[in-house]
Amino acid sequence: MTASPDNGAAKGEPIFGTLAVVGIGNLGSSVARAVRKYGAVDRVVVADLSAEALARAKELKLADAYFEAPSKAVAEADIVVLCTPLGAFGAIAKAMAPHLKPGAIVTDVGSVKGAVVAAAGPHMPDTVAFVPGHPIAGTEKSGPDAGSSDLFVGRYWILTPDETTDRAAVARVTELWTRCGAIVEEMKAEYHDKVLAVTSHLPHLIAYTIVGTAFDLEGQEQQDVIRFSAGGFRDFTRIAGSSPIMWRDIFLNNREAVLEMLQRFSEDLSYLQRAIRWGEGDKLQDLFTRTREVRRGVIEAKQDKPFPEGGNGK
Ligand SMILES: NC(=O)C1=CN([C@@H]2O[C@H](COP(=O)(O)OP(=O)(O)OC[C@H]3O[C@@H](n4cnc5c(N)ncnc54)[C@H](O)[C@@H]3O)[C@@H](O)[C@H]2O)C=CC1
Ligand SMILES: O=C(O)C(=O)Cc1ccc(O)cc1
Repeated sequence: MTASPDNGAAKGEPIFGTLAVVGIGNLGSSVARAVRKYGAVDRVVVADLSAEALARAKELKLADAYFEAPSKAVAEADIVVLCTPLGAFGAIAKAMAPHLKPGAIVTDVGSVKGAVVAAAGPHMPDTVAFVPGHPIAGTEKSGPDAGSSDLFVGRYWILTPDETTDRAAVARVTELWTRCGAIVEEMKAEYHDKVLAVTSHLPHLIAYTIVGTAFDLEGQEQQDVIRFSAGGFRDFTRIAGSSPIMWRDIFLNNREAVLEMLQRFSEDLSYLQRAIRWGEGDKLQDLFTRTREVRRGVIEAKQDKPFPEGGNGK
């Protein structure tokens, strides 16, 4: 079964009164669309510092109220979802902290978790629960038009509470994202950042590098790379078309884990480089046979857990 945009919006009692989205881009608008479609909240309010994003969100009727300042939006919220690039989290948490309602929950969708806890955590008042999170779902696109109400259907949504996190708040956030179709799992922030460094961050770095290398070719060669781009290179250009700001922030905020995986990767690349240089076909074939098995495993896992077309589900 593949989820379609109008599959039965499974409703139940709303889980929260007012939900505030801070940052109404791809992920923020997906959250706004999903919680409405699945009847998970009574009301959605949004904040975004971009007048253009706010105007577009209004045209798309994504929310019930629109604000430039996060402090205004969060004042009425029972749950706040931070959906901006990671670099803004600390300043937003600081600015909104005095305006949060006692008993409110703050969560996020940021692609790195350790740095988010470090940047936002210290600003959270004692009367508020902070539950860091990350949906493993998205696309290379940005802005309010890019979102989808079914982005999270059949996809993992990782929460990284620590021993100080209010368990009742974790349970309510779990219920919220489960209602939107996600499969919620918990893990330690450090472990999340290591796993995502290899499954998401390193692949993006490789794509940015390959497309950059092609772009640096001279004249006719560069034009032909674009003209004849097929298969592998074309797939890399999709990933390398992802938001420059978002990905700058991911690499700056997951520095240690990415550098560790990059070190391993460059050793493995040197091994392949030597095998090609010395004509060691058996080494190449052995590796490619093992990686084909990995691909089969990924496809089987995908069949267990259907997800919508597009993004990293491809
Ligand atoms: N795009 C993706 O596939 C995925 C992204 N994420 C995470 O989601 C977050 C958002 O990513 P996207 O939605 O793709 O980005 P986006 O670029 O589509 O949207 C970000 C929005 O945040 C707004 N913004 C920036 N700074 C702000 C500030 N200080 N105050 C208020 N609004 C501000 C921007 O104006 C923009 O509307 C990032 O932290 C990213 O790591 C997580 C999973 C998937
Ligand atoms: O578009 C793709 O292939 C992605 O990988 C989307 C994506 C980007 C960042 C995340 O933290 C999660 C998913």
